[in-house]
Amino acid sequence: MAFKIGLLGLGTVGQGTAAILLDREGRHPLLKEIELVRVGVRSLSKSRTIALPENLLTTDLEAIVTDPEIDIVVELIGGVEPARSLILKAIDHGKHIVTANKALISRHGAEIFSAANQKGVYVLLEAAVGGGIPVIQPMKECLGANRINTVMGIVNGTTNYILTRMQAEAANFDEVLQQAQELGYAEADPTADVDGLDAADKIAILASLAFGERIKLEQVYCEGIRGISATDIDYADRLGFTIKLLAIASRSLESDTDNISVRVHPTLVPKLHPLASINGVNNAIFIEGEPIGQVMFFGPGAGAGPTASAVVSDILNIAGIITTTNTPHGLAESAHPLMTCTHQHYCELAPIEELITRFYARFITRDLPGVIGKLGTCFGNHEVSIESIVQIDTHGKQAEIVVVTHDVREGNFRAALDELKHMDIVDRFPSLLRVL
Ligand SMILES: NC(=O)c1ccc[n+]([C@@H]2O[C@H](COP(=O)([O-])OP(=O)(O)OC[C@H]3O[C@@H](n4cnc5c(N)ncnc54)[C@H](OP(=O)(O)O)[C@@H]3O)[C@@H](O)[C@H]2O)c1
Ligand SMILES: N[C@@H](CCO)C(=O)O
Ligand code: NA
Repeated sequence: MAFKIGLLGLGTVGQGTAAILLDREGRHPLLKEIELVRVGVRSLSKSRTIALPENLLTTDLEAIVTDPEIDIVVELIGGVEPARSLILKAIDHGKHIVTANKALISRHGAEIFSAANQKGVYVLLEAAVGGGIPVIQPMKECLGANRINTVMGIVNGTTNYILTRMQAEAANFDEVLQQAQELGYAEADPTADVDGLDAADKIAILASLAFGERIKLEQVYCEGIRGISATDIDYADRLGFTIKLLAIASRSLESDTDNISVRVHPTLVPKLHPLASINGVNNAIFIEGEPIGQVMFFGPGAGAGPTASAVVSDILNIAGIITTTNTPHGLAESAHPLMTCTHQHYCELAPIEELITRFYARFITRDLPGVIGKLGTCFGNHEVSIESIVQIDTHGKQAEIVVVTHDVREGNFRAALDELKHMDIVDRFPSLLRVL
């Protein structure tokens, strides 16, 4: 065997990866050159769905990342520590890295890639975004000729599953979340998925690839789906939209300096847009570039098999390059320029107030003559142009009014809302959502 793999983690994705590496028949012939030699876990006694050859399992992960025999370390334990320290140590020992860890790369990518570049090793992460969907390598290689203006997508399967069920069954968030947890789609602590943090990690990685600059995760605007109600899903549907949690990175080339915006929030997507029809746990990433125009990558964004498919393709890519460049296994002397990360600078992201977008807002007001006129005047005073305004329902002495704006500056829209908050005709505005 030519290439020796040390696997860190034998959970969902680790077991899927081991299953492919131990069952090579009918797959790419290069897999026959790849051998799984060590697997690091926390507990030796835990029952696994996969039967490994004897003596592969260990709890000594340090021994794996420093083992001189191992060429590629595959990190599938997740989280920041000890994953970060183990990866840095593996790089220091000349190992190439394959990881699915978006939380780690979005926070410590600069440190990890700098160490890898210095050492001349590869760090590949196809599984970190979109699970099994090929998107990272295609962005680096197949779309390399393009100026990319927008990358946006549905990059979190759990929230897409919840929104799809809410849409299909007119159900509320809390009941669907509970069912998603019972079915094992949503984690016991669903915060990272439901509050958009997982999607923020992923869009930070995609934005960095699209625009060739490093992204400060703390500048990524992030809003989750806890506030989405069955009422808004119903109104959105009547107005021709589907509500999706979108992760969006866009660059405006019109201003003198690049204006880059990276954000995650629930969005009203027109039903005819390709992202509107992505349902259940599936993911899709939609890219606009010049000259290609629009492309979309679609498929399973999570799960043992799909995610392992991406992990093993990264292992094959590294093995393929090392085979053809004829360098000693641990150290590529001249790194393949389409497989490395050479970003040096952090870009400043535009604050959310500067975003130009359409809005959907639902107001509960007093049911009196002239209310719609007053809303319209207040918006007009703040240069917010209204596309449609409808009174959909009345409850006793209160009216429910839904407004959809044209493209407006978010700061102006919020200033109008601040003013409306203090008017006695407006009781409250339970929902405020952006429209694609
Ligand atoms: N699950 C998915 O569908 C999916 C999709 C895309 C990306 N990812 C990413 O893939 C990575 C792995 O996810 P997963 O779902 O496979 O996680 P998981 O099922 O929780 O598995 C984690 C594995 O890591 C081991 N581990 C954790 N901490 C350890 C430590 N301190 N020392 C030794 N071993 C440790 C665990 O050992 P024990 O088994 O002994 O407890 C377990 O085998 C994460 O970065 C995740 O974000 C997952
Ligand atoms: N929790 C993630 C797993 C894949 O990264 C999701 O629901 O999409
Ligand atoms: Na992927």
